[in-house]
Amino acid sequence: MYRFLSDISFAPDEGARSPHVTLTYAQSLDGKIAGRHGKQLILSGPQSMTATHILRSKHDAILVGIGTVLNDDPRLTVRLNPEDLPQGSGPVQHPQPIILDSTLRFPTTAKLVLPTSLKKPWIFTSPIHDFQRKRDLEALGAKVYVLDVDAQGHLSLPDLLSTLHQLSIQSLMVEGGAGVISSFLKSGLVQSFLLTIAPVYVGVDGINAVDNAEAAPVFENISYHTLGRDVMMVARPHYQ
Ligand SMILES: NC(=O)C1=CN([C@@H]2O[C@H](COP(=O)(O)OP(=O)(O)OC[C@H]3O[C@@H](n4cnc5c(N)ncnc54)[C@H](OP(=O)(O)O)[C@@H]3O)[C@@H](O)[C@H]2O)C=CC1
Ligand SMILES: Nc1nc(O)c(N)c(N[C@@H]2O[C@H](COP(=O)(O)O)[C@@H](O)[C@H]2O)n1
Repeated sequence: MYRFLSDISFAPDEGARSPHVTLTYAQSLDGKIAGRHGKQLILSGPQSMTATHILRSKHDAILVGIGTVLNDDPRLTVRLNPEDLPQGSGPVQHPQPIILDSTLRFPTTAKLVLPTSLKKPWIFTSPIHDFQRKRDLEALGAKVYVLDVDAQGHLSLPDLLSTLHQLSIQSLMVEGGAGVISSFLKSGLVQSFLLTIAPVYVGVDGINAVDNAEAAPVFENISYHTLGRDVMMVARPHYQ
């Protein structure tokens, strides 16, 4: 069922000075990724959730925005049954968690910085951040990196990718949430797009995956894969 994931290369282009970027998330039929006020929803069924964890295992790093950390308190680890591990993949590799957080709102109580967390996060922030929070997070094992901000006041994604390249990250899986999905979709920096579509309606109060689609790409090399009750769309974004 998951063989199509092995056919995708998540390696960077030859000579590239940034990692391969994969954007992947789960949405409802009405394009929502969460419920009212951002309520976390398990949209993916068991099979597509397994596909998501296989994808996590195939990437060096996994990225979410601070909104997702504050809302979901995610672990961002790989959790797979042994029979679902890709053949010949060896022991599970957990991706390096990466967070975009321009002022350091990251809570010192988050699961990602618990003593038991498998890989402590790398948190990317702006020059204007909470310096005491930086010291507190570093004491818990997190690494904090400073990036410039772009014209919208967001952390610069090209600078992020070039820093990740210097840190030997070759593949980056971007999971969300809405703000981060929108930024990456418009950035022209995504090479692989894998969208889980769950057969449910969330309703108008839910959180849209994308704020506006004006600068969104068109898609090429599209395929659809049935995973239990869900469909996973796999495509390559093309920016005109
Ligand atoms: N269904 C799914 O697959 C998924 C659903 N979700 C859901 O998404 C929701 C969270 O979405 P949202 O609140 O938008 O939060 P995000 O996780 O997208 O974080 C957005 C925040 O990240 C910071 N940020 C820094 N740099 C950038 C940048 N370049 N582009 C975008 N953001 C940047 C900003 O905060 P600051 O200015 O403070 O830096 C921004 O407000 C939750 O409800 C969660 O459950 C999340 C992941 C997957
Ligand atoms: N693939 C997918 N399907 C859903 O239905 C989801 N709600 C998500 N959410 C993402 O997974 C994170 C939680 O990860 P952990 O289980 O804690 O490792 C959550 O924060 C979203 O990024 N994904």
